[in-house]
Amino acid sequence: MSGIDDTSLPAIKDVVIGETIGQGAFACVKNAYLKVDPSVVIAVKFVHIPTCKQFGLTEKDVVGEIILHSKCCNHANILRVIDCNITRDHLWIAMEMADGGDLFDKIEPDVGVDYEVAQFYFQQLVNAITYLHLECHIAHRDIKPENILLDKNGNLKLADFGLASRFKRRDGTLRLSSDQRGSPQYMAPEVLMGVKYHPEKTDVWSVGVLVFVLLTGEVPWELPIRTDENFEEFIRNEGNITMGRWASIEFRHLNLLRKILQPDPSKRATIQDLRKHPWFLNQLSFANSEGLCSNPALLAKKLFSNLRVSLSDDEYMRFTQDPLTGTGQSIDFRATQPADSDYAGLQHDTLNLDAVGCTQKPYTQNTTELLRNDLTTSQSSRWTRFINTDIAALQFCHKNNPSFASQFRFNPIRLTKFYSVQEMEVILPLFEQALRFAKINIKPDLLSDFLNLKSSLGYEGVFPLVINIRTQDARGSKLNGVIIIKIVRENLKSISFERKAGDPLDWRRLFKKVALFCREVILVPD
Ligand SMILES: Nc1ncnc2c1ncn2[C@@H]1O[C@H](COP(=O)(O)OP(=O)(O)OP(=O)(O)O)[C@@H](O)[C@H]1O
Repeated sequence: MSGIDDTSLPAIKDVVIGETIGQGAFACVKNAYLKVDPSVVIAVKFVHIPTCKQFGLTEKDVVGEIILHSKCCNHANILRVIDCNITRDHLWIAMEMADGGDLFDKIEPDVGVDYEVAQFYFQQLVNAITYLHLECHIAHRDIKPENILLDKNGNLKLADFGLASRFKRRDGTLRLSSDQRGSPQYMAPEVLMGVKYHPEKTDVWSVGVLVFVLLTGEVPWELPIRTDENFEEFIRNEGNITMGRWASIEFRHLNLLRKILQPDPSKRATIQDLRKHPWFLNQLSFANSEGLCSNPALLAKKLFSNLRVSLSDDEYMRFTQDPLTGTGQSIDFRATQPADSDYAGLQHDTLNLDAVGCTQKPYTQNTTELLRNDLTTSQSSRWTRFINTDIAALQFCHKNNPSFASQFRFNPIRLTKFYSVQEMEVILPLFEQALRFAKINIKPDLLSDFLNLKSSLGYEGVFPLVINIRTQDARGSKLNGVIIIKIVRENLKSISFERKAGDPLDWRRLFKKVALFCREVILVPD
């Protein structure tokens, strides 16, 4: 969110606003609690209306989304809206807190999640959509991992009703849609055909794409049109495809995807059909009869077990040596040369001192205690023990790490993060090389910018530091975010990659590549 600082946010009666837990293009999200009962923690989203207007959205659009959302959130798998109000510059929305963070953050690119986890989220999503379609007569129209949050037990919470629409009138007649809004990779083919379509049927299609993403860690195609070669191949083979992106999907799972990813909406499975499919009916060991998680530790273990960042020599060689040219000058991250608009610049985070990622500490109750009491051990081993409690750090070495298993629980911690005890003079030039290698322009020089800031603000005063990233992914779509560097304690720094816009899988791919390039400065748990 641009152009505002925390001091301009409206006060909310009886609510104490806390730290930033997330940021979108038009809004920031803060945690908060009730004055009368501090144990009641909620999330408050502050939508900045002037920014929305700059992007062509009217106040009516913004308010309409919340009205619709609040009318259909009486379901365990839909994020609950508690209250909302509008001030001159902001719309604030108090919501239930999704303590488990974002689903997209937990999908390993090109690997996906454990198939039982995929099945669990499929079942919960089908339950949420059944309620939306059959009881509320509302189609969501933007189902994708970025719009799915998790609660503290790992249950799915469908969010973001910005494109939702009522598809049934009071008299029972159906209302068709004709606009082409949505996320191209998750859109049904009929949306792009310029014809009127049934929005509830497009939700079912998006569920199919989402299941594919959960199972494989990549999207099946960029656009569901015949000029997209992956989509064309899928259509040519009438869905009987076992090559390329489809190769890792087991036969029994393909059956479900074929029923859903049926280009002809009249032949596509309906939500009622999905409820009869074995994928929906199969009772999972970590779910109760209502489909809610009954064993969060087991679900978290399954979900986190696929997340890993390899810093091995093999991976490093694969990354730095282009097999085609042997020049070591190319990576597969993006297909195009940097555009003038792409850049990575460094700045002191003056507006947003508690920005997300900066405040995210390892998720443990007793780390401070641990540090205070442990003065006998060397500083570096204290730091390694400290980060041993953070699942984000453990993804670098979890195979042989016994404490990894004990950290399996849902929390909102960003998983695109690492720690370092190196000096900034060592970290920044490496970052610069890594970002250049990923074909992202650096403007201006990161280290000299840091040194200038340091001479005016002093070393301590420089942090949190933010490196803005504005680039494109392999398909030429925008990919924006920030790298936030913060001193956690003494010389221990957390370096967190926060996506603001673009494909979350590509954001994690970028994170992994920068991490690999900077592997010598990353502090890895014991
Ligand atoms: N109720 C909530 N509980 C916990 N975290 C939340 C909640 N709502 C949002 N967040 C966090 O805030 C981030 C930004 O939320 P927001 O709804 O503004 O994002 P977005 O949908 O990515 O933005 P955009 O509107 O630009 O698409 C989310 O990715 C999530 O991490």
